[in-house]
Amino acid sequence: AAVKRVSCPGGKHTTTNEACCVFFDLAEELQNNKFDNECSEDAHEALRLTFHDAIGFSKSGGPSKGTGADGSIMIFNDTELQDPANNGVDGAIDNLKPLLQQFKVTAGDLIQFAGAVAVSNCPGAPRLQFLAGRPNATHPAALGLVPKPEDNVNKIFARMADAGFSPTDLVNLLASHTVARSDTLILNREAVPFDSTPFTFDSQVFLEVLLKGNETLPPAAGEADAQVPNALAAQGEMRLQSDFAIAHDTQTACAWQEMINNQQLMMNNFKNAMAKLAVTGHDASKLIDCSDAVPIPKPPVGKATTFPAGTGPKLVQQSCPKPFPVLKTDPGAPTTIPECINGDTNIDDCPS
Ligand code: HEM
Ligand SMILES: [Ca+2]
Ligand SMILES: [Mn+2]
Repeated sequence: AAVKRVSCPGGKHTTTNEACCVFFDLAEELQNNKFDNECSEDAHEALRLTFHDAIGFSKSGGPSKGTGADGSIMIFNDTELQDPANNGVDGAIDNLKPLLQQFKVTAGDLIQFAGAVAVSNCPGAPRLQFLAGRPNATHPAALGLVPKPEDNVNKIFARMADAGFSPTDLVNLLASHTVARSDTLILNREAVPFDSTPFTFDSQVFLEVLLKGNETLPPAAGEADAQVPNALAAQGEMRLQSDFAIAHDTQTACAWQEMINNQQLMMNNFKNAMAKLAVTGHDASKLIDCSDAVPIPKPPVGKATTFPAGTGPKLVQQSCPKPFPVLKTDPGAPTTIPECINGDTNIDDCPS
């Protein structure tokens, strides 16, 4: 049977529930004025914020420790940003919080919706589900609930389990690190990428985290040594200690390896895991499906996963006992990882 549709004010959109109309307008504002319709720095940071809000939830500690994807990190930012694990999320909050004055949406809905719109700009990303209707948080999440890269991997798994996520769920969520760069961990540097294609939602990150290196980048003042030697450090890449540990743990090594050169699997896994993350602390059956307000993502670039120039199969540190995928190596000398979407290698020259 056909679902009854309603027309939104202005007549540009029809949708299944009038409560969804505001999200079409919000998507337009986010795309035009926050993300520039691109897999931009602000888009990356909006995607990260979905996790840092949602993970403020504890089955063992109860609701007083946090109510999940509830906007608490935006409403009570003065408190939650005291957690060093939230270093760097201030940018996304400053960027997005003014939208609460402009659109009748809750902070929890804004954060999860912005993340879905943001990642749609990254070629190869799945179209994420978006359900609307999260009530506003009434109190901040407890400090200490957000995993840090220097945490022991078992501590990370335990924290994720306490929020409802399996080790495999975590691997699936970490597909996000394919469009990720650190602004806080490395001395005097911003936008240090976790893979060679930080503007593309591809599986390079799952390969590159496995490549043995002997160079690390110096940690920023006051930061723990949160990275391990990286084969592409000379090109400016880093790998988080946590990503490295998760890539090699017996519980997760095969889920990690399986993602390599498997765009469709990565998209499906990420979509399902994000659907779960986005409703942390909520009864999804009480929310309204407004997924049709999420833009259709840019298609994958269609390039197979490859060993970046200067690397190759000999550098693979393999922990999954299954055969490693056979991949080509990019020809030529090692190349610099672009700092801008247009391919420019100097962040100061990025068009904005
Ligand atoms: C064990 C769990 C995780 C740890 C320890 C971790 C740690 C980090 C760290 C340290 C950064 C760099 C921040 C900076 O210096 O600017 C980062 C970036 C990022 N993380 Fe995670 N992360 C985890 C899980 C996740 C999950 C589940 C998501 C899913 C949404 C996510 C999405 C991102 C994104 C998109 C960025 C890039 C932000 C940017 O480029 O500005 N992370 N993560
Ligand atoms: Ca990538
Ligand atoms: Mn950043």
